[in-house]
Amino acid sequence: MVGVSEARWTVVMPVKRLPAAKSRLRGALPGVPHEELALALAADTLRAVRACPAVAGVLVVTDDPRVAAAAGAAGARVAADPGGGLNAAFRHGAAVAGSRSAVAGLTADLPALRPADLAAALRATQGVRGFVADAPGGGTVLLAAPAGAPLAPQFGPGSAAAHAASGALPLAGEWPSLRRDVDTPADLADAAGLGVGPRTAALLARVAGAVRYGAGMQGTVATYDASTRSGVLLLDDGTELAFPARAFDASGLRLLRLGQRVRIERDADGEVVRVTLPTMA
Ligand SMILES: Nc1nc2c(ncn2[C@@H]2O[C@H](COP(=O)(O)OP(=O)(O)OP(=O)(O)O)[C@@H](O)[C@H]2O)c(=O)[nH]1
Ligand SMILES: C=C(OP(=O)(O)O)C(=O)O
Repeated sequence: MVGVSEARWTVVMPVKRLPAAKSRLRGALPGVPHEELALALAADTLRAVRACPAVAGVLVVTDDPRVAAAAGAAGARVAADPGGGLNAAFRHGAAVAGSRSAVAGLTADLPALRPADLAAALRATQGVRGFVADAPGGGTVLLAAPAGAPLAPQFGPGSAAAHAASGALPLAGEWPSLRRDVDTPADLADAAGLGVGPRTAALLARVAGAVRYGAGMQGTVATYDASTRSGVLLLDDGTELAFPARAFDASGLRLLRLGQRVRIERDADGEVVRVTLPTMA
């Protein structure tokens, strides 16, 4: 049980402008706009931080209007990005938080983060400046400084070694959900295995749905009513699937014959949006 006195950390979370953010992830989720993915990663990170009992407040440092709106809606304060890169953003956030606050700088790409892992890592600082390396070990996901001590962030390539060299204590817990930052598609798959927050999960489900129900699916026409332009398809796995008039209208066909082989396009909700001949583009 965490006492009220433990809820004393201000978490500073910088988020890059979405069009430029998470560039190594561009195209990771086919059909999902990149900015949606970058926003979902930050929103799920923020959600877990807000749910952490050790956290008194969150300060998101960003120039992105969508991130700022989402952060405000989630109960975080927002500070404008001062420019000058990630460490400048962390320093600015720490300055806004003020020297009377214990400040934890956290990257915003931790969609699998569990509040308990963050709470345990913050507890492990034991009043000294400390950091948590990312899963590969070379980077940093969390840098925490007690009230009155400068955060002195040195994020960037090789930041774990830089933080250790600066005198910060390497915090040695497992905390897999905290260490799992998402920079690449492989990291995203790894995070999915740990279990991601709802925004990222929804995007993963959208892609899974598109793959499952994608343009490759075929079946035959079981019933077709020319007066309503709707009917039922028999899928190759034996299941039946109704299609509405608009799915037929989208095909450009004049009629369907019973037993005719068709290609089926469905949306992520499984709704048939288009029925075409297998030979049609
Ligand atoms: N406010 C702010 N946040 C930043 C800046 N640079 C990086 N960040 C954030 O810092 C965190 C860690 O940065 P990276 O993992 O390098 O993320 P990134 O720069 O968005 O991703 P890549 O383009 O793939 O390098 C992410 O949450 C970024 O949104 C910056 O200049 N300003
Ligand atoms: C900025 C950093 O993140 P990444 O290595 O994920 O880009 C860092 O680890 O210091």
